[in-house]
Amino acid sequence: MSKILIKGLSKRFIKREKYLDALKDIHLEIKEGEFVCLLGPSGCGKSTLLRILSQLETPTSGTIQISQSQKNLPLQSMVFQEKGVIPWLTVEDNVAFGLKMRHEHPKKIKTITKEYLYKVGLQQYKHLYPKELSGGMKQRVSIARAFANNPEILLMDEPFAALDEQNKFILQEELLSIWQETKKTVLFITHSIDEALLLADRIILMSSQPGTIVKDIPISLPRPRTIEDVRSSKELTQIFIDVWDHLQREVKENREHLSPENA
Ligand SMILES: Nc1ncnc2c1ncn2[C@@H]1O[C@H](COP(=O)(O)OP(=O)(O)OP(=O)(O)O)[C@@H](O)[C@H]1O
Repeated sequence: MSKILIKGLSKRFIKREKYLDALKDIHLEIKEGEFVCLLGPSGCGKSTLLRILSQLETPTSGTIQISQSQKNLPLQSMVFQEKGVIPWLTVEDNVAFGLKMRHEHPKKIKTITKEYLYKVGLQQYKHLYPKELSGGMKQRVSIARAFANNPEILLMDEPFAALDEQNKFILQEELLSIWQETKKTVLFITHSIDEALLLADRIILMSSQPGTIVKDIPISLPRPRTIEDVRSSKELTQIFIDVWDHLQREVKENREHLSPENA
């Protein structure tokens, strides 16, 4: 069953009195419970696509459909690279935020908040404020809040990009473990091929501007996966090389296109 259905989606911005085609004719179907990573060169429209799905932006043409399983659930929750936590709320109140906004019963809010604080290992820090937390802890709060909100789909825009390698691995594993328990549909933007290989059921590879989908790559490595599994798989090594080649080519072509002779 398709959870997200995108048909013929294009987005045109007007930038300094010129048209900028950010996305062109995107067709994408994502099934219930799938973990899909969007990978593409900088500026290819990945964030724009997520912003359209989260209704922060409207498409110029085409349609999107997110199938609603329960009437009272939010359609989506977003997790950003940074600034995803509310600075004047404690860790606990940040996690509970979406549930409170929906006026859920206080007992239910308490139970769910406790459950997700536990899942991300922040129970003993629940009374702290974001300024007292490390970058990794802040991202844990964002992830806990997004899942606690129980949205139909989760949209993640490079949530681990600002973290050091070690923290990144730990959070990737935590995210996978929560996702495997909840089986939420996730659309996740990353610049890291390794991250996409570790997390995704499918990698959607995009071209440079205007962003189009050039490849839909299934990742069949069994779960649970570790970064060691990713590194030692011949099949994934080949996918890594193919994706890397594509990204290098796109960046090079884009640079030539933007060179002074072509300006
Ligand atoms: N509100 C806007 N007005 C005008 N142009 C915009 C707007 N939002 C995005 N753009 C342009 O659309 C293009 C796609 O931007 P977007 O942020 O979606 O790319 P991206 O693939 O997420 O980039 P990155 O990987 O660098 O984060 C860029 O050229 C950007 O400058």
